[in-house]
Amino acid sequence: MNNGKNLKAVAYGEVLWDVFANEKKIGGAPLNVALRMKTIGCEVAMISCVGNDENGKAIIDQVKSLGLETNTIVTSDDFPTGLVNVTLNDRGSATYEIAYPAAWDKIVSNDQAKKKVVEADVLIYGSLVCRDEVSRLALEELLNVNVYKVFDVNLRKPHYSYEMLEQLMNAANFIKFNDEELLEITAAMKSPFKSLEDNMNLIAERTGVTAMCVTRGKHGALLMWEGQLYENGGYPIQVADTVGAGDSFVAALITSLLTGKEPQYAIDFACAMGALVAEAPGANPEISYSQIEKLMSGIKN
Ligand SMILES: OC[C@H]1O[C@](O)(CO)[C@@H](O)[C@@H]1O
Repeated sequence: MNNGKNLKAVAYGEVLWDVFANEKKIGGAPLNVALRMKTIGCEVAMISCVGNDENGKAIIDQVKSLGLETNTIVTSDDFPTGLVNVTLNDRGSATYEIAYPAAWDKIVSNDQAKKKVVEADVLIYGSLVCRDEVSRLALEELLNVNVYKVFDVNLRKPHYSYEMLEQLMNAANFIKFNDEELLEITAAMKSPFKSLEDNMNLIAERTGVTAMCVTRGKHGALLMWEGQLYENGGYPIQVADTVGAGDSFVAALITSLLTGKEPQYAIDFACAMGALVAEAPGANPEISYSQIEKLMSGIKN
């Protein structure tokens, strides 16, 4: 797949092991976004921190072998590599128990990381990494760089506050929510509105960010882009688990939009990517371009 046309991306935040009932898989929302952008043809660097332990070495090895730049993933002697217990319900919907403190809570920005962001076309960050002041302050510094910024909301209870979310939204050029996240955040803003569209407009008014998308599970997604609203109604699939589906969705969407694809194509492509990830176990299954095309054109396997 080469939709990315060498778009240069940097993802900032958690890298960790998702521990499922019978296996563990690499994860962390920003890492999942980064890995998917890489498979779509972008040049991607990850800024994070792992522990000086077997789990940390295994993450670096795997991430490197998948083609990401790992020079900006530093190693901590004081904190362990991140671990998350993932529990799936009978519909494949995940709950996360996220160990604290982890090495990725203690990311310190350095010159190398800053240089990467300065040279990048896009910086992707989420909210979970801001649960600890150390990683939050390092992100704040990087958000001062003049680069296109994508905030992938990713609410993971109890690791966020509305005050923090507001700051992260205000700093962004583009925001990605799922429907529950949008309604939770706008309820906290005392929104009088019920529909996703009205609440997207409210976010735009309050934050000044006019580019955003909202995923709706099996009902696809909405995209607000350059003053217009685009919609995809979802693709019929059997969910294995929803872990990382939103992360791959945002990777596909942002790559398409920033390389000049039509917004309708971008949201269709992203919904197909998200659906295919939900259909396979874990956050980072291999997805081919022909699988996406088939789904987009309604051809059954
Ligand atoms: O980042 C927090 C959690 O969210 C996920 O990225 C899924 O979106 C998991 O891989 C990770 O454990």
